[in-house]
Amino acid sequence: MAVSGFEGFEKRLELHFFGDDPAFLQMGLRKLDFESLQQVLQAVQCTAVSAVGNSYFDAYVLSESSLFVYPTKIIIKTCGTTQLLKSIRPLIYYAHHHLGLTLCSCRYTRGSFIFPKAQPFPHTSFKDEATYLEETIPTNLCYRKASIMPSKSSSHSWHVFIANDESHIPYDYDNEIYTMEICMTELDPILARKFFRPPGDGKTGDSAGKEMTVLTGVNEINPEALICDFAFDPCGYSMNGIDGDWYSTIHVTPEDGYSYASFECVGSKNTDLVHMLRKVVQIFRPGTMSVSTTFSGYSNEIWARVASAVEPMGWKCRSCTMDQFPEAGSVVFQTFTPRRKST
Ligand SMILES: C[S@+](CC[C@H](N)C(=O)[O-])C[C@H]1O[C@@H](n2cnc3c(N)ncnc32)[C@H](O)[C@@H]1O
Repeated sequence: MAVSGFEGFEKRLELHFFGDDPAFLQMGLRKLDFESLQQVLQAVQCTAVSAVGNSYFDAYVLSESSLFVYPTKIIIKTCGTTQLLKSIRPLIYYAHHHLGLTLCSCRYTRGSFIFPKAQPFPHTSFKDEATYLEETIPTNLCYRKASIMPSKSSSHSWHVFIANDESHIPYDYDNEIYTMEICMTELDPILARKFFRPPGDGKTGDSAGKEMTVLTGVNEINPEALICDFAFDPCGYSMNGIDGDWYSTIHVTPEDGYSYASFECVGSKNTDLVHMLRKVVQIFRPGTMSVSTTFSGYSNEIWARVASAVEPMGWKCRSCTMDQFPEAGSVVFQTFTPRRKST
């Protein structure tokens, strides 16, 4: 393990807003001007490098991960030493003063940092993060819970903070929509090499990214998705896939010693979870993988679907934890390693 390197594990923030003016709600947060978004990203300490949109939402690749802007929902995911939680105050301010929108839900999640001592405040510990969140979000978000979901390995746990108001449940109970966040470490070194650029390739980040998407098979995960991709120099890769109102996103830190990749998507009971999970596992062949699923309702069937997708490929589920959050549904946290590897 390197003494210090790039922190691949992302912090993820999802904020939901509501408003009364239907004219504003149609485009909602998508009407925020780019200058305001840049101010938010400046507070976090990252920049936008690429963007794509459709009639449902806008997706940005950031220097450190991704940003998705829907009319009443914003998702920011950032890695490295970014200060993600510092985006909350400016976002609440711009949404309220420019668009008349009010925050009604906040969800913050992350894995366990590889280099926790390199993180700046408020990411210095989960206790600091939870305190910062408690002090930053408005009081109408009265249902609050912070939880650290453990695994068998002390180096992998899932940190969750969810807060909601009383009257705007942000999840679609009828359609059983879930968000799946997969974190992979110890990538197969041969596969990780594909996320390095040849020195002096003379390509732009966009064109090198396009090539990586095809070369690695990322484009086969969801062939329907419109992909916005970017290859960093000398290495590293990010992509956002957009398919109707659903996104998927991949970020890769391929450096030996602290290699990391993440895959995140939204799905429903009709999603081909088996194809998707198997493809992801084939592209990275990680030494350890965690799968965190957030869903409405309290059915715990999703963990069984995840396990049955990857177990036939030689993976063993080493731990499975479930937690429930008031007015917000449940989170399942599973960890897997190849069957041949002991914990
Ligand atoms: C931004 S990407 C993907 C981020 C993603 N969250 C992850 O860690 O997997 C990170 C990778 O790009 C590399 N990289 C190269 N130039 C970079 C830059 N200007 N900003 C951020 N990462 C850069 C890092 O060394 C790392 O391998």
